[in-house]
Formats: sequence, structure tokens, C-alpha cells
Amino acid sequence: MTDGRQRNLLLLGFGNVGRAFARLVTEKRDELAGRYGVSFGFCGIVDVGGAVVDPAGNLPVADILRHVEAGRAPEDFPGFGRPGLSAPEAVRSVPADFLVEATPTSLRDGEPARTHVLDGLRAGCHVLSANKGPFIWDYEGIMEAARERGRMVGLSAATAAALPTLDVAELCLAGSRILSVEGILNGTTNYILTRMHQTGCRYEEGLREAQRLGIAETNPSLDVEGWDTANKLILMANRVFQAGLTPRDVAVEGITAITPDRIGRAREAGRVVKLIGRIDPGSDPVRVTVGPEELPLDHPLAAVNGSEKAVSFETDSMGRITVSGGHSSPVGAAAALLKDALRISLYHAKSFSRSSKASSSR
Ligand SMILES: NC(=O)C1=CN([C@@H]2O[C@H](COP(=O)(O)OP(=O)(O)OC[C@H]3O[C@@H](n4cnc5c(N)ncnc54)[C@H](OP(=O)(O)O)[C@@H]3O)[C@@H](O)[C@H]2O)C=CC1
Ligand SMILES: N[C@@H](CC=O)C(=O)O
Repeated sequence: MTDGRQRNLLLLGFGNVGRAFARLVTEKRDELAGRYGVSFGFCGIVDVGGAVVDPAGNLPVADILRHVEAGRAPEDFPGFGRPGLSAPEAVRSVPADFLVEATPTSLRDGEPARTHVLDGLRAGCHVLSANKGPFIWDYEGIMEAARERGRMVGLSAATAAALPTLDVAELCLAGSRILSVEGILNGTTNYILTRMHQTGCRYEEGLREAQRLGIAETNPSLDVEGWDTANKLILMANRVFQAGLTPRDVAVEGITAITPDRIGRAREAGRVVKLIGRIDPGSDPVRVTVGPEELPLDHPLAAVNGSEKAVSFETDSMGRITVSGGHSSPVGAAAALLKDALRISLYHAKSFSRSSKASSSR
């Protein structure tokens, strides 16, 4: 049961994922209201140059998307544009039910998104993040801030997005002991390796195609050097196994040294090269590794191709559970943000009574 009020979203980052999220929520607005009794509106959208703001949560998103897709900046949108309003200023001054973090992931220190997230929690927002940066560096600090204020943090979009990973580990495998996790968790590198395998092209060519699809990171070295995979595993290890890991604790090798020759030799031997991430929850401390591996063709991850991903859990009482699909895409990331927004709205409805002062009934 919800209280019938609209949930207002403050979106930070209006790139591939931010725009896909704004479009998805807007297109599904009536369907969501009908199916779940939950209605979402946008009270702010922020990028580097400024913002569009409507504290009542009724931003005309379809018009703003058309404006931006015509090559104009959101902050120049008539009536709602706020040139120069920064993300920290928006978080402090625009009341919202949800802060949605979709700015680029920083491997260096998670900033400025870490500050956005902490300030959002302090302002009473639930947080939905596609950005991994804050959580690889300060997972426990952020969760502590959320617990203190009774707020929730949705990380589906940051942990392989359309491919369910945390949901499987936390819900579907509840009561089982997870003995190991392995997966293909980065669509960009899987796309590149698949193209190299199929056409013999070099990795740079596959990367350009992945960038055209909008799935590569803003800084694509995060993908090809293995860090995007590692970051997803760090988040999973911290949430599911309370591992307390940061990027300093993991061993990471990417695919930049993989040549068409190496792919060809693997193919001739009946094997396929994949970028595999692993969590060993039984080691102390929990061990996370990422690196290219040659898999035999009957391995459960060998047939995961293109921008699709997969995660495989070995458990004590449910055997091996492998989930595959959920290809990387901005829409998939948007759908994962929406999934968390719905879940929090439905299962934590009482938490909105204090934070939705600015929300309007519809
Ligand atoms: N692309 C994908 O398929 C997926 C991406 N993700 C994650 O989602 C996040 C966004 O990715 P994506 O949309 O592809 O990236 P983009 O580079 O397409 O978009 C990033 C957006 O953030 C804005 N931005 C950058 N810095 C700031 C800031 N300090 N304050 C406000 N806005 C800022 C940029 O503005 P400007 O354009 O003006 O620079 C741009 O609008 C990343 O953290 C990524 O890891 C997660 C799942 C899938
Ligand atoms: N760059 C990532 C997308 C976000 O997580 C990928 O290629 O999977």
C-alpha cells in the first residue's frame, strides 16, 4: 500500500543512462500508476552546466528530452532552466523522495558522487545509483548514513543493471550458503571479445562499436582494464558478504593485451576467451579477482555473447544457479533504477511520510 502521493525524483547526470531513465519513467507513468498505484515525477534534472527544476515534481520531461536531443542544454529549457545550479546545490535545495545518481563513475575516489549520495541521504532522500564510485570507496559509511536516517539505497543499476545479481544472491538464494560467484559482468568487454572472436577485429574496433551503443563507461578504460567488472564485484561482495572491500583489495587484469592472434589460437583449441570476475567468499579476507580466461565451449559462461552478461553462484544447498542475459544498455540500467524505485516505494511506503512534503497528489 502507498499513500497515493507522487514520488519525486531528483536526477543527477543526463547522459545515456539519465536520459533513458527519464524517458522510461515518463513513458511508463500511467502503466505504473495502474499496476502498482505508484506515480513518479521529476523535480530536478542536473548535468554539468546546470539544471531544470520544478519543486512540485511536474517537470515536462518529454519536452526536455526533445530539447536536449536537439543539441541544447537542459539548463536553457524555458521556464524551468537553472543555469549554473550544481548537483550539490540541487541536492541541498530541491526536496525529493529519491536521489538518482547517474553521473560518471570515478575510480579515483568516488567523488563528487559520494558527496551527492551522502548529502541526499542527509536531506531525507532514498538513493538509487547507477554510479559505482561512491560505493566502492565508502560502502559502509554510506550505508551507516542511510540506516541512521531510515533511508534505502538501491544498487541494482550499479551491479550489472538488467542482469539481476544482488536480487538473486539476497532473495533467491536466501538460506543457502554461497560458496563462489563467477560472472561476465561487463557488456562492453564481452561485446568486444565476441566481435574479436567472430570477425578477428582488434579490440579498439569493438570498443568503438560499444561506445556507439552507449554502454561503455564515460572513461572506457574502466571497461577494458577490468575495473567496471571489479567494481560490480566489490559492491556485491560488500553487500552480500559484508566484505568491506575497496579497489585497493582486488586483483584486476583487463583485455587490453588480448590480440586477435590469442583469440584465434583459443578458437582453434575449441575454447573462447572471456573476461571473468570471481568472488571467493570463503577466503579471509573475501577475495575478488578479474581477468581474461579461456573457457571450454561447454562452460556455462562460454555461450554468453555480445553485450549480454551472466552470473553463476555455487551454493551449498541449491547447487549451481546461473543467470544470463540482461545485456548492458542505458535502457537496462534505467529499468534497474526503476525496479529499485518501485520496490522501495511499495515495501517501504511508510518511509515517505516525512520526506515527501513537496510531493503533489495527482
Ligand atoms: N551506460 C550504461 O549502459 C551504464 C552506465 N552505468 C553507470 O551510469 C553512470 C552514467 O553513465 P552514462 O549515462 O553512460 O554516462 P554519460 O557520460 O553518458 O553521462 C554522464 C552524465 O553525467 C553528467 N555529469 C558529469 N559530471 C557531473 C556532475 N559533477 N554533476 C552533474 N552531472 C554531471 C554529464 O554531463 P555532461 O554531458 O554535461 O558532461 C552527463 O550528462 C556511470 O556511473 C556508469 O558507470 C551503469 C549501468 C549501465
Ligand atoms: N560499461 C558497463 C555498463 C555499466 O555498468 C558495461 O559495459 O557493462
